[in-house]
Amino acid sequence: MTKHIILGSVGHHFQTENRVISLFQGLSLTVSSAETNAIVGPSGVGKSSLLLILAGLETPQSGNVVFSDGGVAQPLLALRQQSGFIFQQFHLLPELDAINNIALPLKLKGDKSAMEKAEEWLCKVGLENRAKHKPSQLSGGEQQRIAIARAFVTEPAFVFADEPTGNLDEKTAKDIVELMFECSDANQTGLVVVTHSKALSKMADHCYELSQQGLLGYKDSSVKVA
Ligand SMILES: Nc1ncnc2c1ncn2[C@@H]1O[C@H](COP(=O)(O)OP(=O)(O)OP(=O)(O)O)[C@@H](O)[C@H]1O
Repeated sequence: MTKHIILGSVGHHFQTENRVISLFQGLSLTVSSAETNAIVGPSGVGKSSLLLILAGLETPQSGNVVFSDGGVAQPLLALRQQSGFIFQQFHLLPELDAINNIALPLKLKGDKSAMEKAEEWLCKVGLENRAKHKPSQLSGGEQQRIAIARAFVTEPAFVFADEPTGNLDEKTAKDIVELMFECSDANQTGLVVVTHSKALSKMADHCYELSQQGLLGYKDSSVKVA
């Protein structure tokens, strides 16, 4: 069943000691677990904050966030339990080897087949011979492959990626992007990627540009400009 995250007229700002940082107002957006989405825009405009709001990890100051499963609203906790994450800095646990980094989210859910599933994913990302290697023994691209496997191993409804190629050279970045989109397609997982990469944004079903004027969807018309 297709799942949706629906942002309705969302506004967000940060209050620091001496100033208010306004990010967006009246932003509406729907993303589907059957599609891939890219969010682009200048540095500091609020893309990562928007990603956290979409993932139900940050509460906006105004508007509403709904997670819908087949048209029925679910608690945001359910969204968090069905989400995977990929970060620019990989964020693997340094003391765990590759296979245990992948298995971790399954073990935390009490999955008895965690190691078998992790092994399958290690193969899917092409690192079957690196199971016992710790992150420090892997290149940036290899670490990101492990992070992709860790994000998808739980078969989540959505994977959220924040600048997943920001720390990689051009060739490695291209391979990582292709792998991420292949995994999303093969597992029917919705993908939401924040990126500065034009090549990556072109691969997504929908691309949204966040600016101080609001959010502009430029591959479809489902987005309202704030
Ligand atoms: N917890 C916070 N407290 C105060 N200000 C914050 C907080 N998180 C983010 N900001 C500020 O909000 C603004 C938007 O940050 P955000 O990381 O969402 O932007 P971004 O578009 O993802 O930027 P970049 O492309 O550089 O990663 C920035 O000015 C940032 O300093």
